[in-house]
Amino acid sequence: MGTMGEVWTNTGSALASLVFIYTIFERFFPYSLREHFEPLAQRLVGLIYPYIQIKFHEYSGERFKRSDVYHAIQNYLSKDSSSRAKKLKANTVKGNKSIVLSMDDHEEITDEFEGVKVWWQSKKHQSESRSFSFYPKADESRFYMLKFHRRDRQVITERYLDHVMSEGKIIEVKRRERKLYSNNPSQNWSEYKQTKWSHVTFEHPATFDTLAMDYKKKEEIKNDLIKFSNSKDYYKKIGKAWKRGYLLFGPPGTGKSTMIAAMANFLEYDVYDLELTTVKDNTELRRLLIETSGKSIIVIEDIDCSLDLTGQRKQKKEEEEEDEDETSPIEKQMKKDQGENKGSKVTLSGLLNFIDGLWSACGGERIIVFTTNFIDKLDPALIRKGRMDKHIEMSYCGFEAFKVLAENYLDAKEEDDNELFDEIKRLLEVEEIKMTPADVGENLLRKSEVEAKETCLERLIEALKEEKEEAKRRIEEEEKKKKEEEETERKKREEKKIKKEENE
Ligand SMILES: Nc1ncnc2c1ncn2[C@@H]1O[C@H](COP(=O)(O)OP(=O)(O)OP(=O)(O)O)[C@@H](O)[C@H]1O
Ligand SMILES: [Mg+2]
Repeated sequence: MGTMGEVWTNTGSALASLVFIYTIFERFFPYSLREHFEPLAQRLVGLIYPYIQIKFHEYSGERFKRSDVYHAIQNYLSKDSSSRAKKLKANTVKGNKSIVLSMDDHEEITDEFEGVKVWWQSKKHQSESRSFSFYPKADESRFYMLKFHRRDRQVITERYLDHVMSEGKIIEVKRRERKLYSNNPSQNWSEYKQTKWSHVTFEHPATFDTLAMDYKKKEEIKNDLIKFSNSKDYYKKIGKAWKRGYLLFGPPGTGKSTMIAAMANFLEYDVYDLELTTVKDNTELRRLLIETSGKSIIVIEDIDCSLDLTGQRKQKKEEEEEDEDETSPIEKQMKKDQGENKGSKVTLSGLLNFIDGLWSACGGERIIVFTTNFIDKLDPALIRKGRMDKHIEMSYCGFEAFKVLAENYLDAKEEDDNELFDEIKRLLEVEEIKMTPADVGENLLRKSEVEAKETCLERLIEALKEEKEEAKRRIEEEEKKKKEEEETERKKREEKKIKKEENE
């Protein structure tokens, strides 16, 4: 005990002498000499204290903008600090779907990178100024302090900080609330605010697991998406803008829109639903594109109905066919839609420019998706490979797709309901009955909570059989109609011939 007491006494007197020397130094050393002495002193401290410190302030610059670097560090550290730091702080950051836990002021955690140990501290700096400020944060500024050994300087400055930034950004993207945007008509655009797109939170629950389609095809699309989202460097290397075009085509109710939602959920991208009919001209289209952010899917649904994109060529064709009767209700509807779109002057070349012009490269990775019910109606220039990189056909429900729906809707598996499944397989594969996944889903949906799954499956079998009868009837009717048309055509031709002969 005696020795301990001695140590304390010695330390105390050493400290007292240090303070005394410092006071003398302050008082009697001339200012000009002190200026020379201080760097020397710092170098001396550097010799004894081998650590380097870097500060990252929360607010930097003149405009009191929250620093992106600070934000990224906060996200990066929140991953570890929630499990290691003893005092935590809960923040709700705007646009985030969940609470972010970060370490509280004056907490310290350690991190390791390539075998190098670093210390992170969250600190608060209280300014002594008493002046009034509009910005409460100006007086109380927070910062992160990174401490590391000076022998690790190269690792930290060359690699670790980049690693923290990129990891932090990835965590932020994962945490953020995703959005579904739709474009506003241009008369509502304001010069000062960003009003070209309005948004709601994107909450579509569809995923690739719930999407009914061929397993192989599904995996292929998933792999394609993963490859795309990881290929930043590759796209840079080959000198292409980082974007990919998908064309989804197939009859209504086969899951085109559902597929887009599944893609967005899979990649955690935002969705921009572009309504072309409200876009006045090509310039507006470009301005809309510029305001989309990276990590997004830009969707143009029913591209064949949106605009008369085939332009001149189509008009000529129509003139040729002018005197032909248009009996198909779809064509009539399309004409009507196009008639309504006279106000929009977006042209095919404008849209092509939108997809792969110079502007399309700004702002990070993007996926462009077109959907259509009639692929033959689109201009080949619009859908050629390279522009629309991948064409995906969404077709009628096959047995594979049915199994996914049965499991999702009823928790029914092939092993449990062997006979019913066999019958459905026969109807879909042997009899080749065509039914959309939307209709299959509708039949499988439990009508009451207590309805047994067998009842639902039997209902589907009935519906499939009915569909078969219906299809047969449709074919017969079509044939009858065709014959009638041929007959009237023949009669017309004969009448013309007779008239001609009479005239002669
Ligand atoms: N392949 C599928 N997997 C799972 N559900 C599907 C599938 N296809 C359709 N559905 C269901 O049917 C409904 C309609 O599908 P969806 O809107 O995706 O069809 P669509 O192909 O976009 O049709 P449209 O051409 O009319 O826009 C959805 O609510 C979805 O639940
Ligand atoms: Mg759709």
